[in-house]
Amino acid sequence: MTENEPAIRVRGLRKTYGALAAVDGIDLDVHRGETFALLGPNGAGKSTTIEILEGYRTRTSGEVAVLGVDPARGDLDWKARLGIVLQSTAEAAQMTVREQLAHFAHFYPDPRSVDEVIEAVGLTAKAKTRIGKLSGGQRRRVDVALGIIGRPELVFLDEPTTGFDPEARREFWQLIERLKREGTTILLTTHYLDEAARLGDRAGVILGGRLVALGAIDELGGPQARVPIVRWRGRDGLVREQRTGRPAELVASIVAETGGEPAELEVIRPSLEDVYLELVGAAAAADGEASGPPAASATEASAPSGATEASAPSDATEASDIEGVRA
Ligand SMILES: Nc1ncnc2c1ncn2[C@@H]1O[C@H](COP(=O)(O)OP(=O)(O)OP(=O)(O)O)[C@@H](O)[C@H]1O
Repeated sequence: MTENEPAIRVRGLRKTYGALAAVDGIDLDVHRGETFALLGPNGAGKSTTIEILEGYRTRTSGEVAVLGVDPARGDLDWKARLGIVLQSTAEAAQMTVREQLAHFAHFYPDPRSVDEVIEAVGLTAKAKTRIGKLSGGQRRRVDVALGIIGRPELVFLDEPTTGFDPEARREFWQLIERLKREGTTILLTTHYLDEAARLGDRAGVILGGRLVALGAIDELGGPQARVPIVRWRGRDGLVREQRTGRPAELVASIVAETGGEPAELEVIRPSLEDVYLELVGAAAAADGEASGPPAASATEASAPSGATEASAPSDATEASDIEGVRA
C-alpha cells in the first residue's frame, strides 16, 4: 500500500444473517495515523464490521482493504501488523500476566518490551499474578496489553474500557494517546461518548447496519447540533431555555431585562453525547414514521452511504430557533 492509501478502505460492505442485514452497505475510509470512533447502539453492527475488518468474519458482499490487504485473504505477516482487542477474550487463567505477554511477544517480529507494556496498562504490581486471579477490569487490561505487544500499525479496540474503574480509564486514555503520538492508526468502538470525544479524531455513527453520520468529532451532527443553549430562571420563577449562536448577546439582553444577575444561568455547549443521542433519537423517530432506511436525513452530516463529511460550522449557528419554558 502507498503512504496516501487509507489504513482501512471499505466500500459497499454488507453482512447478512438470514433475513437480517447486520451491516447494510457501509462506505468508510480510516486514514493512517488517525483514531476513528465507531459509535452506535447495541446491535447496530459495529462488532460485525470490526470483525470483518480483522478477518474474523466473512462478508456477504462489498470491498474491504485493511493495510492494503483483503482481510479474507490476510496471512500471518498481515496479522502481525494488527493489534486486536476483542469484546471478550479467553486468556490462559493459569499463566501469569508476564508469562502470557512474553508468550505472545514471541509471535511478532518486533514486539514491544513486555515490562513496558505491563507498566503502560498499569499492571506492574500484578505482573506475577495468575490471570485467573485478576479482577474483570484487570483482565481487560491484559487484553489491551496483548493487543499492543506486537507494536501494531493498526489497533482495533472493541469496547476496550468496559469494566474499568474511572482511574483505569484515564490511564488507558493516556496509553492510547501515546500510541497516537507514535503514529498508530486506531479503530475504536465504545459506548462511552466522553471516551470517543477525548480520543477520536473522527467518528461514525452506525444505526441498523448503516452509517448515518460521519465527521470530525467536534463537527458530527452538523453545525445546528452544536448551537449552545442558554438556560436561566426568569423573574416569574420559570426556567427558560434558548438555543443561540450568540450566547453572550442573549445573556446581555437577559441581564438588561431582569436588571441583575439571572438566577441559575447556564450556557451549555452540546457534548458529543448530546449530539449522538439527538442523532439516534431522530433516526428512531424517522424509522418509526417510514419503514425505509433509518434517518438518512438526521443531520447535515448524515451519510447513509458514501458518507459525506460534516461541514464546518457556518452562519447557521446563529439560529435561535428553540425556546422552551418550564417550571
Ligand atoms: N452470528 C450471528 N448470527 C446471527 N445474528 C448475528 C450474529 N452476530 C451478530 N448478529 C446480529 O447482527 C446485529 C449486529 O450485531 P453486532 O454485534 O455487530 O452489534 P454491535 O453494534 O457490535 O452491538 P453491541 O454494542 O451490543 O456490541 C445484531 O442484530 C445481532 O443480533
